[in-house]
Amino acid sequence: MSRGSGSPFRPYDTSFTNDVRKALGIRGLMPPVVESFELQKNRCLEQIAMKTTSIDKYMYLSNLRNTNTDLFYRLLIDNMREITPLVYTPVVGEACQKWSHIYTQPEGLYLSWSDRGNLRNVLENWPAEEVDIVVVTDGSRILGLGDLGVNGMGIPVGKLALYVGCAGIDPRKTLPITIDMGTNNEGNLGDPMYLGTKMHRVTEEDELEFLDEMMIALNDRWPGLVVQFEDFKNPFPSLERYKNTYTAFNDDIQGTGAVILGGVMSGFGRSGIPLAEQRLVFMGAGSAAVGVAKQIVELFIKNGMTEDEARRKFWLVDSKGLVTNDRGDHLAEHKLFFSRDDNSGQQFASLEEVVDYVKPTALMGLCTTGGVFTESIIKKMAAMNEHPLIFPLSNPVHKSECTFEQAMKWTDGKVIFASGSPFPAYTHNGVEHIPGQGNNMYVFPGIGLGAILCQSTHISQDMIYASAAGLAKSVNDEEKAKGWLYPDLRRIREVSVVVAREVIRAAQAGNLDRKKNLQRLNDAELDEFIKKAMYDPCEPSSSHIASRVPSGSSSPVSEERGRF
Ligand SMILES: NC(=O)C1=CN([C@@H]2O[C@H](COP(=O)(O)OP(=O)(O)OC[C@H]3O[C@@H](n4cnc5c(N)ncnc54)[C@H](O)[C@@H]3O)[C@@H](O)[C@H]2O)C=CC1
Ligand SMILES: CC(=O)C(=O)O
Ligand SMILES: [Mg+2]
Repeated sequence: MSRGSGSPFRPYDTSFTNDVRKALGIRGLMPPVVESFELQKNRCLEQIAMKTTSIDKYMYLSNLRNTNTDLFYRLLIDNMREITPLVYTPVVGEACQKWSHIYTQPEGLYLSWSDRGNLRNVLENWPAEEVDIVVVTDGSRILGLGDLGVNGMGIPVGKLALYVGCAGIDPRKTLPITIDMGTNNEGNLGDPMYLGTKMHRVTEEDELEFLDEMMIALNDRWPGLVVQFEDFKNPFPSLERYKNTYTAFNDDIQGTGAVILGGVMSGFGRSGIPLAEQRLVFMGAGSAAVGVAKQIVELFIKNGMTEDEARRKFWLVDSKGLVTNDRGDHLAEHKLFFSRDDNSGQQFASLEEVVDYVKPTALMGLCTTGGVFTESIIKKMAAMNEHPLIFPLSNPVHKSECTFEQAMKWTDGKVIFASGSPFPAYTHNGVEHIPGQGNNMYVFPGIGLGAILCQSTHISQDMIYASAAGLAKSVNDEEKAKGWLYPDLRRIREVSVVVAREVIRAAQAGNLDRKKNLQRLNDAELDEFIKKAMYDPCEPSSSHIASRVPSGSSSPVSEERGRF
Protein backbone atom coordinates (compact mmCIF):
# COMPACT_ATOMS: atom_id res chain seq x y z
CA MET A 1 0.00 0.00 0.00
CA SER A 2 1.28 3.44 -0.78
CA ARG A 3 -1.13 6.18 0.10
CA GLY A 4 -0.37 9.73 1.11
CA SER A 5 2.80 11.75 1.45
CA GLY A 6 3.28 10.26 4.87
CA SER A 7 2.74 6.69 3.79
CA PRO A 8 4.88 4.76 6.25
CA PHE A 9 5.40 1.61 4.28
CA ARG A 10 9.05 0.92 3.70
CA PRO A 11 9.69 -1.56 0.90
CA TYR A 12 12.48 -4.07 0.73
CA ASP A 13 15.18 -1.68 1.72
CA THR A 14 18.78 -2.58 0.99
CA SER A 15 19.69 -1.33 4.46
CA PHE A 16 17.92 -4.37 5.94
CA THR A 17 20.51 -6.64 7.51
CA ASN A 18 20.54 -10.34 6.75
CA ASP A 19 18.94 -11.03 10.13
CA VAL A 20 16.15 -8.62 9.33
CA ARG A 21 15.62 -10.17 5.93
CA LYS A 22 15.42 -13.60 7.52
CA ALA A 23 12.99 -12.41 10.17
CA LEU A 24 10.78 -10.87 7.51
CA GLY A 25 11.05 -13.85 5.16
CA ILE A 26 12.23 -11.66 2.34
CA ARG A 27 15.67 -13.05 1.52
CA GLY A 28 16.23 -13.07 -2.21
CA LEU A 29 13.58 -10.44 -2.86
CA MET A 30 16.24 -7.76 -3.12
CA PRO A 31 19.90 -7.53 -4.13
CA PRO A 32 22.15 -9.32 -1.63
CA VAL A 33 24.22 -6.35 -0.53
CA VAL A 34 23.49 -4.64 2.78
CA GLU A 35 23.89 -0.88 2.40
CA SER A 36 24.04 2.10 4.71
CA PHE A 37 21.65 5.03 4.29
CA GLU A 38 24.73 7.03 3.36
CA LEU A 39 25.38 4.90 0.31
CA GLN A 40 21.73 4.83 -0.66
CA LYS A 41 21.56 8.62 -0.38
CA ASN A 42 24.53 8.93 -2.71
CA ARG A 43 22.75 6.71 -5.23
CA CYS A 44 19.68 8.95 -4.96
CA LEU A 45 21.79 12.07 -5.47
CA GLU A 46 23.40 10.45 -8.51
CA GLN A 47 19.99 9.59 -9.92
CA ILE A 48 18.71 13.12 -9.32
CA ALA A 49 21.75 14.50 -11.13
CA MET A 50 20.98 12.27 -14.12
CA LYS A 51 17.54 13.86 -14.54
CA THR A 52 17.75 16.82 -16.84
CA THR A 53 14.56 18.68 -15.93
CA SER A 54 13.32 19.96 -12.59
CA ILE A 55 10.01 18.23 -13.04
CA ASP A 56 11.73 14.88 -13.57
CA LYS A 57 13.64 15.44 -10.34
CA TYR A 58 10.38 16.34 -8.59
CA MET A 59 8.71 13.17 -9.86
CA TYR A 60 11.66 11.05 -8.83
CA LEU A 61 11.56 12.49 -5.31
CA SER A 62 7.77 12.06 -5.03
CA ASN A 63 8.15 8.45 -5.95
CA LEU A 64 10.92 8.00 -3.40
CA ARG A 65 8.80 9.61 -0.68
CA ASN A 66 5.92 7.29 -1.46
CA THR A 67 7.97 4.12 -1.73
CA ASN A 68 10.76 4.60 0.81
CA THR A 69 9.63 7.30 3.19
CA ASP A 70 12.56 6.99 5.58
CA LEU A 71 15.20 7.21 2.86
CA PHE A 72 13.46 10.21 1.28
CA TYR A 73 13.47 12.08 4.58
CA ARG A 74 17.07 11.14 5.37
CA LEU A 75 17.97 12.57 1.96
CA LEU A 76 15.94 15.74 2.54
CA ILE A 77 17.22 16.33 6.08
CA ASP A 78 20.85 15.84 5.09
CA ASN A 79 20.60 17.88 1.86
CA MET A 80 18.16 20.56 2.89
CA ARG A 81 19.56 23.31 0.67
CA GLU A 82 19.66 21.12 -2.43
CA ILE A 83 16.41 19.15 -2.06
CA THR A 84 14.06 21.80 -0.65
CA PRO A 85 13.82 23.76 -3.92
CA LEU A 86 12.92 20.50 -5.70
CA VAL A 87 10.05 19.50 -3.40
CA TYR A 88 8.93 23.03 -2.47
CA THR A 89 9.17 26.42 -4.14
CA PRO A 90 10.06 26.92 -6.95
CA VAL A 91 9.68 23.45 -8.50
CA VAL A 92 6.45 22.59 -6.69
CA GLY A 93 4.87 25.50 -8.60
CA GLU A 94 5.66 23.90 -11.93
CA ALA A 95 4.55 20.51 -10.58
CA CYS A 96 1.16 21.99 -9.61
CA GLN A 97 0.75 23.57 -13.02
CA LYS A 98 1.35 20.15 -14.58
CA TRP A 99 -0.23 18.05 -11.81
CA SER A 100 -2.95 16.43 -13.88
CA HIS A 101 -0.37 15.44 -16.48
CA ILE A 102 2.42 14.18 -14.23
CA TYR A 103 -0.04 12.38 -11.94
CA THR A 104 0.89 8.86 -10.89
CA GLN A 105 -0.64 8.51 -7.40
CA PRO A 106 -3.09 10.41 -5.16
CA GLU A 107 -0.52 11.79 -2.64
CA GLY A 108 -3.26 13.00 -0.28
CA LEU A 109 -6.97 13.21 0.36
CA TYR A 110 -9.38 14.87 -2.08
CA LEU A 111 -12.62 16.17 -0.58
CA SER A 112 -15.07 17.12 -3.29
CA TRP A 113 -18.12 19.33 -3.33
CA SER A 114 -20.17 16.25 -4.18
CA ASP A 115 -19.00 14.68 -0.88
CA ARG A 116 -20.67 17.39 1.21
CA GLY A 117 -22.86 15.94 3.93
CA ASN A 118 -20.64 12.87 3.90
CA LEU A 119 -17.20 14.17 4.79
CA ARG A 120 -16.95 12.21 8.04
CA ASN A 121 -17.38 8.98 6.07
CA VAL A 122 -14.83 10.02 3.47
CA LEU A 123 -12.30 10.75 6.22
CA GLU A 124 -12.80 7.20 7.44
CA ASN A 125 -11.16 6.06 4.19
CA TRP A 126 -7.83 7.59 5.15
CA PRO A 127 -5.80 4.61 6.36
CA ALA A 128 -3.80 6.21 9.19
CA GLU A 129 -5.11 5.63 12.69
CA GLU A 130 -3.57 8.85 13.94
CA VAL A 131 -3.23 12.22 12.30
CA ASP A 132 -1.50 15.11 14.05
CA ILE A 133 -1.56 17.68 11.29
CA VAL A 134 -3.42 18.56 8.12
CA VAL A 135 -2.44 21.07 5.47
CA VAL A 136 -5.48 21.97 3.40
CA THR A 137 -5.86 24.05 0.25
CA ASP A 138 -8.71 24.81 -2.10
CA GLY A 139 -6.21 25.40 -4.89
CA SER A 140 -7.59 28.87 -5.56
CA ARG A 141 -4.29 30.80 -5.20
CA ILE A 142 -1.37 28.49 -5.55
CA LEU A 143 1.84 30.48 -4.90
CA GLY A 144 1.58 33.39 -7.32
CA LEU A 145 0.16 31.13 -10.03
CA GLY A 146 -3.54 31.72 -9.50
CA ASP A 147 -6.39 29.22 -9.45
CA LEU A 148 -5.05 25.76 -10.18
CA GLY A 149 -7.98 23.78 -8.74
CA VAL A 150 -7.07 20.31 -7.48
CA ASN A 151 -3.72 20.61 -9.22
CA GLY A 152 -2.81 22.55 -6.10
CA MET A 153 -2.38 19.26 -4.21
CA GLY A 154 1.39 19.65 -4.61
CA ILE A 155 1.28 22.45 -2.03
CA PRO A 156 -0.10 20.53 0.99
CA VAL A 157 2.12 17.63 0.01
CA GLY A 158 5.20 19.89 -0.18
CA LYS A 159 4.40 21.78 3.02
CA LEU A 160 3.94 18.53 4.93
CA ALA A 161 7.21 17.17 3.55
CA LEU A 162 8.83 20.23 5.16
CA TYR A 163 6.94 19.63 8.40
CA VAL A 164 8.60 16.24 8.50
CA GLY A 165 12.01 17.30 7.23
CA CYS A 166 12.32 20.60 9.09
CA ALA A 167 10.51 19.81 12.34
CA GLY A 168 10.42 16.04 12.60
CA ILE A 169 6.66 15.60 12.53
CA ASP A 170 5.97 11.90 12.11
CA PRO A 171 5.22 11.41 8.39
CA ARG A 172 2.62 8.76 9.19
CA LYS A 173 0.62 11.38 11.06
CA THR A 174 0.48 13.99 8.31
CA LEU A 175 -2.47 14.45 6.00
CA PRO A 176 -2.48 16.61 2.84
CA ILE A 177 -5.99 17.64 1.81
CA THR A 178 -7.22 19.40 -1.29
CA ILE A 179 -10.83 20.45 -1.32
CA ASP A 180 -12.29 20.36 -4.79
CA MET A 181 -14.67 23.29 -4.98
CA GLY A 182 -14.43 23.54 -8.77
CA THR A 183 -12.07 25.87 -10.58
CA ASN A 184 -12.38 29.10 -12.51
CA ASN A 185 -9.27 28.24 -14.49
CA GLU A 186 -10.58 27.77 -18.02
CA GLY A 187 -7.40 25.89 -18.97
CA ASN A 188 -8.23 23.24 -16.36
CA LEU A 189 -11.88 23.11 -17.38
CA GLY A 190 -10.88 22.48 -20.97
CA ASP A 191 -8.16 19.95 -20.16
CA PRO A 192 -9.33 16.35 -20.70
CA MET A 193 -6.78 15.18 -18.14
CA TYR A 194 -7.77 17.64 -15.40
CA LEU A 195 -8.22 15.61 -12.21
CA GLY A 196 -10.79 17.81 -10.47
CA THR A 197 -14.50 18.24 -10.88
CA LYS A 198 -15.14 20.20 -14.04
CA MET A 199 -17.34 22.97 -12.72
CA HIS A 200 -16.89 26.60 -11.83
CA ARG A 201 -16.10 27.35 -8.21
CA VAL A 202 -18.93 27.27 -5.71
CA THR A 203 -19.69 30.52 -3.90
CA GLU A 204 -17.59 31.64 -0.92
CA GLU A 205 -20.57 31.02 1.37
CA ASP A 206 -20.94 27.46 0.08
CA GLU A 207 -17.23 26.87 0.50
CA LEU A 208 -17.34 28.10 4.10
CA GLU A 209 -20.20 25.72 4.86
CA PHE A 210 -18.15 22.91 3.38
CA LEU A 211 -15.15 23.93 5.51
CA ASP A 212 -17.36 23.98 8.62
CA GLU A 213 -18.33 20.39 7.93
CA MET A 214 -14.72 19.45 7.22
CA MET A 215 -13.44 20.97 10.47
CA ILE A 216 -16.08 19.15 12.51
CA ALA A 217 -15.38 15.87 10.74
CA LEU A 218 -11.59 16.20 11.11
CA ASN A 219 -11.82 16.96 14.81
CA ASP A 220 -14.28 14.16 15.30
CA ARG A 221 -11.96 11.58 13.76
CA TRP A 222 -8.69 13.05 15.11
CA PRO A 223 -9.57 15.30 18.07
CA GLY A 224 -7.37 18.35 18.52
CA LEU A 225 -5.34 17.93 15.35
CA VAL A 226 -3.56 20.99 13.90
CA VAL A 227 -5.02 22.35 10.66
CA GLN A 228 -2.95 24.66 8.48
CA PHE A 229 -4.85 26.56 5.80
CA GLU A 230 -2.77 27.21 2.72
CA ASP A 231 -3.09 29.11 -0.53
CA PHE A 232 -6.73 30.15 -0.40
CA LYS A 233 -7.57 33.15 -2.56
CA ASN A 234 -9.59 34.65 0.27
CA PRO A 235 -8.31 33.13 3.50
CA PHE A 236 -9.58 35.74 5.95
CA PRO A 237 -13.10 34.37 6.59
CA SER A 238 -11.89 30.87 7.51
CA LEU A 239 -9.14 32.26 9.75
CA GLU A 240 -11.62 34.44 11.62
CA ARG A 241 -14.06 31.55 11.90
CA TYR A 242 -11.69 28.86 13.15
CA LYS A 243 -8.81 30.53 14.98
CA ASN A 244 -10.66 30.62 18.30
CA THR A 245 -12.51 27.34 17.85
CA TYR A 246 -9.89 24.89 16.59
CA THR A 247 -6.12 24.41 16.61
CA ALA A 248 -5.87 26.09 13.23
CA PHE A 249 -3.84 28.80 11.57
CA ASN A 250 -3.36 30.35 8.17
CA ASP A 251 0.16 30.00 6.90
CA ASP A 252 -0.04 32.72 4.24
CA ILE A 253 -1.30 35.35 6.65
CA GLN A 254 0.27 34.28 9.94
CA GLY A 255 3.23 32.09 8.96
CA THR A 256 4.40 34.61 6.39
CA GLY A 257 3.78 37.42 8.86
CA ALA A 258 5.98 35.68 11.42
CA VAL A 259 8.82 34.81 9.07
CA ILE A 260 9.09 38.33 7.73
CA LEU A 261 8.74 39.79 11.22
CA GLY A 262 11.65 37.55 12.24
CA GLY A 263 13.65 38.86 9.28
CA VAL A 264 12.92 42.53 9.92
CA MET A 265 13.76 42.16 13.61
CA SER A 266 17.29 41.50 12.37
CA GLY A 267 17.06 43.70 9.27
CA PHE A 268 15.93 46.88 11.01
CA GLY A 269 18.90 46.56 13.34
CA ARG A 270 21.29 46.23 10.41
CA SER A 271 19.79 49.18 8.56
CA GLY A 272 20.63 51.42 11.52
CA ILE A 273 17.34 53.29 11.18
CA PRO A 274 15.30 53.55 14.41
CA LEU A 275 11.88 51.91 14.39
CA ALA A 276 10.16 55.28 14.69
CA GLU A 277 11.71 56.35 11.38
CA GLN A 278 10.92 53.18 9.42
CA ARG A 279 8.56 53.59 6.46
CA LEU A 280 7.41 50.46 4.69
CA VAL A 281 5.92 50.24 1.21
CA PHE A 282 4.22 46.99 0.28
CA MET A 283 3.63 46.07 -3.34
CA GLY A 284 0.55 43.90 -2.99
CA ALA A 285 -2.24 44.24 -0.45
CA GLY A 286 -3.49 40.66 -0.29
CA SER A 287 -3.43 38.07 2.45
CA ALA A 288 0.32 37.76 2.71
CA ALA A 289 0.99 41.52 2.60
CA VAL A 290 -1.62 42.31 5.25
CA GLY A 291 -0.44 39.36 7.35
CA VAL A 292 3.16 40.61 7.26
CA ALA A 293 2.23 44.24 7.92
CA LYS A 294 0.06 43.23 10.89
CA GLN A 295 2.87 41.26 12.51
CA ILE A 296 5.26 44.20 12.10
CA VAL A 297 2.61 46.45 13.66
CA GLU A 298 2.86 44.21 16.74
CA LEU A 299 6.61 44.80 16.85
CA PHE A 300 6.11 48.56 16.70
CA ILE A 301 3.47 48.43 19.43
CA LYS A 302 5.71 46.31 21.67
CA ASN A 303 8.32 49.02 21.19
CA GLY A 304 6.11 51.79 22.46
CA MET A 305 4.02 53.01 19.53
CA THR A 306 0.25 53.25 19.66
CA GLU A 307 -1.65 51.10 17.18
CA ASP A 308 -2.45 54.19 15.17
CA GLU A 309 1.18 55.31 15.03
CA ALA A 310 2.20 51.79 14.05
CA ARG A 311 -0.24 51.37 11.17
CA ARG A 312 0.80 54.72 9.75
CA LYS A 313 4.26 53.29 9.04
CA PHE A 314 2.76 51.29 6.16
CA TRP A 315 1.77 52.18 2.62
CA LEU A 316 0.10 49.36 0.70
CA VAL A 317 -0.10 49.32 -3.08
CA ASP A 318 -2.41 47.00 -5.00
CA SER A 319 -3.21 46.61 -8.68
CA LYS A 320 -5.06 49.97 -8.56
CA GLY A 321 -2.25 51.89 -6.84
CA LEU A 322 -1.78 53.24 -3.32
CA VAL A 323 -4.58 52.05 -1.06
CA THR A 324 -6.33 55.21 0.17
CA ASN A 325 -9.71 55.98 1.71
CA ASP A 326 -10.67 58.32 -1.13
CA ARG A 327 -9.50 56.28 -4.10
CA GLY A 328 -13.07 55.84 -5.23
CA ASP A 329 -13.34 52.05 -5.16
CA HIS A 330 -14.79 49.70 -2.58
CA LEU A 331 -11.86 48.44 -0.49
CA ALA A 332 -11.85 44.84 0.68
CA GLU A 333 -12.23 44.53 4.44
CA HIS A 334 -8.64 43.37 5.02
CA LYS A 335 -7.19 46.54 3.41
CA LEU A 336 -9.08 49.03 5.55
CA PHE A 337 -6.73 48.98 8.53
CA PHE A 338 -3.82 50.20 6.39
CA SER A 339 -5.74 52.45 4.02
CA ARG A 340 -4.23 55.95 4.02
CA ASP A 341 -6.23 59.04 4.85
CA ASP A 342 -3.33 61.52 4.76
CA ASN A 343 -2.86 61.74 0.99
CA SER A 344 -4.54 65.16 0.67
CA GLY A 345 -6.67 63.90 -2.20
CA GLN A 346 -3.65 62.81 -4.22
CA GLN A 347 -3.75 59.33 -5.76
CA PHE A 348 -0.70 57.31 -6.77
CA ALA A 349 -1.18 54.74 -9.49
CA SER A 350 2.32 53.32 -9.79
CA LEU A 351 4.82 51.91 -7.32
CA GLU A 352 7.45 54.38 -8.44
CA GLU A 353 5.19 57.33 -7.67
CA VAL A 354 4.55 55.85 -4.23
CA VAL A 355 8.27 55.40 -3.63
CA ASP A 356 8.92 59.04 -4.62
CA TYR A 357 6.13 60.18 -2.30
CA VAL A 358 6.85 57.98 0.75
CA LYS A 359 10.65 57.69 0.56
CA PRO A 360 10.49 54.24 2.14
CA THR A 361 13.17 52.52 4.15
CA ALA A 362 11.79 49.10 3.19
CA LEU A 363 10.11 47.65 0.13
CA MET A 364 8.15 44.41 0.40
CA GLY A 365 6.91 42.53 -2.66
CA LEU A 366 3.87 40.29 -2.24
CA CYS A 367 2.00 41.03 -5.44
CA THR A 368 2.42 37.87 -7.54
CA THR A 369 3.96 39.94 -10.35
CA GLY A 370 7.55 39.32 -11.39
CA GLY A 371 9.95 42.18 -12.08
CA VAL A 372 7.95 45.10 -10.65
CA PHE A 373 10.92 46.24 -8.56
CA THR A 374 12.55 47.93 -11.53
CA GLU A 375 16.09 49.24 -11.83
CA SER A 376 14.83 52.76 -11.39
CA ILE A 377 12.90 51.94 -8.19
CA ILE A 378 15.74 49.96 -6.65
CA LYS A 379 18.27 52.68 -7.46
CA LYS A 380 16.00 55.22 -5.79
CA MET A 381 15.82 53.00 -2.69
CA ALA A 382 19.63 52.89 -2.61
CA ALA A 383 19.90 56.67 -3.06
CA MET A 384 17.48 57.27 -0.19
CA ASN A 385 18.91 54.70 2.25
CA GLU A 386 22.34 53.56 3.30
CA HIS A 387 20.95 50.00 3.55
CA PRO A 388 17.48 49.64 2.02
CA LEU A 389 15.47 46.57 2.94
CA ILE A 390 14.22 45.01 -0.28
CA PHE A 391 12.19 41.81 0.09
CA PRO A 392 10.75 40.40 -3.16
CA LEU A 393 8.66 37.69 -1.54
CA SER A 394 6.35 36.44 -4.28
CA ASN A 395 6.69 32.83 -5.42
CA PRO A 396 7.79 30.98 -7.43
CA VAL A 397 11.01 32.48 -8.80
CA HIS A 398 9.56 34.02 -11.96
CA LYS A 399 7.00 35.89 -9.86
CA SER A 400 9.71 37.42 -7.69
CA GLU A 401 9.57 41.23 -7.81
CA CYS A 402 13.33 41.29 -8.58
CA THR A 403 16.27 38.91 -8.45
CA PHE A 404 19.08 38.92 -5.90
CA GLU A 405 21.56 39.82 -8.62
CA GLN A 406 19.48 42.83 -9.67
CA ALA A 407 19.07 44.01 -6.08
CA MET A 408 22.81 43.69 -5.46
CA LYS A 409 23.86 45.35 -8.73
CA TRP A 410 21.39 48.23 -8.56
CA THR A 411 22.18 49.07 -4.93
CA ASP A 412 25.91 48.48 -5.36
CA GLY A 413 25.75 45.74 -2.73
CA LYS A 414 24.02 47.90 -0.09
CA VAL A 415 20.73 46.01 -0.05
CA ILE A 416 19.40 44.03 2.91
CA PHE A 417 17.65 41.29 0.99
CA ALA A 418 15.29 38.35 1.42
CA SER A 419 13.21 36.60 -1.23
CA GLY A 420 10.38 34.08 -1.10
CA SER A 421 12.05 31.58 -3.42
CA PRO A 422 15.75 30.74 -3.35
CA PHE A 423 18.21 32.69 -5.50
CA PRO A 424 21.81 31.74 -6.23
CA ALA A 425 24.72 33.42 -4.45
CA TYR A 426 26.10 36.57 -6.07
CA THR A 427 29.68 37.81 -5.99
CA HIS A 428 30.03 41.54 -5.46
CA ASN A 429 33.44 43.21 -5.35
CA GLY A 430 35.06 39.79 -5.00
CA VAL A 431 32.91 38.75 -2.02
CA GLU A 432 30.30 36.03 -2.35
CA HIS A 433 26.92 36.94 -0.82
CA ILE A 434 24.23 34.37 -0.07
CA PRO A 435 20.67 35.74 -0.19
CA GLY A 436 18.22 35.22 2.66
CA GLN A 437 15.07 33.27 1.99
CA GLY A 438 12.10 34.94 3.67
CA ASN A 439 9.79 32.00 3.35
CA ASN A 440 7.26 30.77 5.87
CA MET A 441 9.06 27.40 5.87
CA TYR A 442 11.28 28.86 8.60
CA VAL A 443 8.35 29.03 11.02
CA PHE A 444 5.34 26.89 10.10
CA PRO A 445 7.10 23.59 10.92
CA GLY A 446 8.01 24.85 14.39
CA ILE A 447 4.55 26.36 14.96
CA GLY A 448 2.95 23.02 14.10
CA LEU A 449 5.45 21.05 16.17
CA GLY A 450 4.97 23.27 19.21
CA ALA A 451 1.17 23.17 18.94
CA ILE A 452 1.16 19.37 18.58
CA LEU A 453 3.54 18.74 21.47
CA CYS A 454 1.80 20.95 24.03
CA GLN A 455 -1.62 19.98 22.63
CA SER A 456 -2.59 23.58 22.25
CA THR A 457 -6.31 24.29 22.04
CA HIS A 458 -5.74 27.18 19.62
CA ILE A 459 -2.94 28.95 17.84
CA SER A 460 -2.95 32.43 19.26
CA GLN A 461 -1.41 35.65 17.99
CA ASP A 462 1.06 35.42 20.88
CA MET A 463 2.17 31.99 19.63
CA ILE A 464 2.67 33.37 16.11
CA TYR A 465 4.65 36.34 17.44
CA ALA A 466 6.71 33.98 19.59
CA SER A 467 7.61 31.94 16.53
CA ALA A 468 9.06 35.08 14.91
CA ALA A 469 11.01 35.95 18.03
CA GLY A 470 12.30 32.36 18.20
CA LEU A 471 13.39 32.57 14.58
CA ALA A 472 15.19 35.89 15.11
CA LYS A 473 16.93 34.41 18.17
CA SER A 474 18.09 31.44 16.13
CA VAL A 475 20.43 33.43 13.90
CA ASN A 476 23.86 32.62 15.33
CA ASP A 477 26.89 34.93 15.63
CA GLU A 478 28.57 33.54 12.54
CA GLU A 479 25.44 34.11 10.47
CA LYS A 480 25.01 37.60 11.93
CA ALA A 481 28.62 38.43 11.04
CA LYS A 482 27.83 37.53 7.43
CA GLY A 483 24.84 39.86 7.55
CA TRP A 484 22.27 37.07 7.29
CA LEU A 485 18.70 37.70 8.37
CA TYR A 486 17.84 34.04 8.57
CA PRO A 487 19.72 30.99 9.81
CA ASP A 488 21.40 28.58 7.44
CA LEU A 489 18.72 26.25 6.09
CA ARG A 490 20.98 23.32 6.99
CA ARG A 491 20.29 24.19 10.65
CA ILE A 492 16.53 24.25 10.20
CA ARG A 493 15.86 21.38 12.61
CA GLU A 494 17.72 23.23 15.38
CA VAL A 495 15.76 26.36 14.49
CA SER A 496 12.47 24.47 14.61
CA VAL A 497 13.29 23.31 18.15
CA VAL A 498 13.70 26.94 19.26
CA VAL A 499 10.58 28.05 17.39
CA ALA A 500 8.58 25.14 18.87
CA ARG A 501 9.86 25.92 22.38
CA GLU A 502 8.85 29.59 22.09
CA VAL A 503 5.47 28.60 20.68
CA ILE A 504 4.91 26.20 23.58
CA ARG A 505 5.91 28.86 26.11
CA ALA A 506 3.43 31.29 24.55
CA ALA A 507 0.71 28.65 24.61
CA GLN A 508 1.46 28.02 28.29
CA ALA A 509 1.38 31.73 29.07
CA GLY A 510 -2.03 31.96 27.41
CA ASN A 511 -3.25 28.82 29.22
CA LEU A 512 -3.90 27.16 25.86
CA ASP A 513 -1.75 24.09 26.51
CA ARG A 514 -3.50 20.85 27.37
CA LYS A 515 -0.29 18.98 28.14
CA LYS A 516 0.38 20.74 31.41
CA ASN A 517 3.35 18.66 32.53
CA LEU A 518 5.60 20.47 30.02
CA GLN A 519 5.25 23.57 32.20
CA ARG A 520 7.54 21.95 34.76
CA LEU A 521 10.45 21.72 32.32
CA ASN A 522 13.07 24.43 32.11
CA ASP A 523 14.09 25.56 28.61
CA ALA A 524 16.95 23.07 28.27
CA GLU A 525 14.69 20.21 29.38
CA LEU A 526 11.93 21.36 27.07
CA ASP A 527 14.37 21.48 24.15
CA GLU A 528 15.45 17.91 24.97
CA PHE A 529 11.84 16.80 25.10
CA ILE A 530 11.16 18.40 21.71
CA LYS A 531 14.24 16.86 20.11
CA LYS A 532 13.35 13.41 21.39
CA ALA A 533 9.86 13.71 19.94
CA MET A 534 11.17 14.51 16.46
CA TYR A 535 11.14 11.87 13.74
CA ASP A 536 14.70 11.21 12.62
CA PRO A 537 14.86 8.34 10.14
CA CYS A 538 17.62 5.83 10.59
CA GLU A 539 18.60 2.42 9.33
CA PRO A 540 16.51 -0.29 10.95
CA SER A 541 18.24 -2.50 13.47
CA SER A 542 17.53 -6.22 13.64
CA SER A 543 15.93 -5.87 17.04
CA HIS A 544 13.82 -2.97 15.82
CA ILE A 545 12.42 -5.02 12.99
CA ALA A 546 12.36 -8.38 14.74
CA SER A 547 10.30 -6.86 17.54
CA ARG A 548 7.65 -5.98 15.01
CA VAL A 549 7.37 -9.43 13.42
CA PRO A 550 4.13 -10.97 14.66
CA SER A 551 4.73 -14.45 16.02
CA GLY A 552 3.70 -17.19 13.64
CA SER A 553 3.90 -14.86 10.65
CA SER A 554 6.34 -15.88 7.97
CA SER A 555 6.12 -12.67 5.94
CA PRO A 556 4.63 -9.73 7.76
CA VAL A 557 5.81 -7.19 5.23
CA SER A 558 2.44 -6.61 3.64
CA GLU A 559 1.03 -5.88 7.08
CA GLU A 560 3.90 -3.68 8.09
CA ARG A 561 2.87 -0.15 9.03
CA GLY A 562 5.84 0.63 11.29
CA ARG A 563 8.56 3.18 10.86
CA PHE A 564 10.96 0.85 9.10
N1 LIG B 1 7.59 34.31 0.93
C1 LIG B 1 6.60 33.67 1.49
O1 LIG B 1 6.78 32.92 2.48
C2 LIG B 1 5.24 33.82 0.94
C3 LIG B 1 5.01 34.38 -0.27
N2 LIG B 1 3.73 34.51 -0.75
C4 LIG B 1 3.59 35.04 -2.09
O2 LIG B 1 2.95 36.27 -2.03
C5 LIG B 1 2.21 36.47 -3.21
C6 LIG B 1 0.86 37.04 -2.82
O3 LIG B 1 0.14 36.11 -2.05
P1 LIG B 1 -1.27 36.54 -1.42
O4 LIG B 1 -1.12 37.82 -0.70
O5 LIG B 1 -1.80 35.40 -0.67
O6 LIG B 1 -2.12 36.76 -2.73
P2 LIG B 1 -3.38 37.70 -2.93
O7 LIG B 1 -4.00 37.27 -4.19
O8 LIG B 1 -4.18 37.72 -1.68
O9 LIG B 1 -2.76 39.16 -3.08
C7 LIG B 1 -2.10 39.62 -4.21
C8 LIG B 1 -2.06 41.14 -4.13
O10 LIG B 1 -1.23 41.63 -5.16
C9 LIG B 1 -1.90 42.69 -5.84
N3 LIG B 1 -1.38 42.75 -7.20
C10 LIG B 1 -1.47 41.83 -8.17
N4 LIG B 1 -0.84 42.26 -9.26
C11 LIG B 1 -0.35 43.47 -8.97
C12 LIG B 1 0.39 44.42 -9.68
N5 LIG B 1 0.77 44.20 -10.93
N6 LIG B 1 0.71 45.56 -9.06
C13 LIG B 1 0.35 45.77 -7.79
N7 LIG B 1 -0.33 44.92 -7.06
C14 LIG B 1 -0.68 43.77 -7.65
C15 LIG B 1 -3.36 42.35 -5.75
O11 LIG B 1 -4.14 43.51 -5.93
C16 LIG B 1 -3.42 41.80 -4.33
O12 LIG B 1 -3.54 42.86 -3.41
C17 LIG B 1 2.19 35.14 -3.94
O13 LIG B 1 3.09 35.20 -5.02
C18 LIG B 1 2.70 34.16 -2.93
O14 LIG B 1 3.45 33.13 -3.53
C19 LIG B 1 2.64 34.16 -0.02
C20 LIG B 1 2.81 33.59 1.20
C21 LIG B 1 4.12 33.30 1.75
C1 LIG C 1 5.37 30.20 0.48
C2 LIG C 1 3.93 30.28 0.39
O1 LIG C 1 3.23 29.87 1.30
C3 LIG C 1 3.33 30.87 -0.76
O2 LIG C 1 4.04 31.36 -1.63
O3 LIG C 1 2.10 30.86 -0.83
MG1 LIG D 1 1.22 29.64 0.71
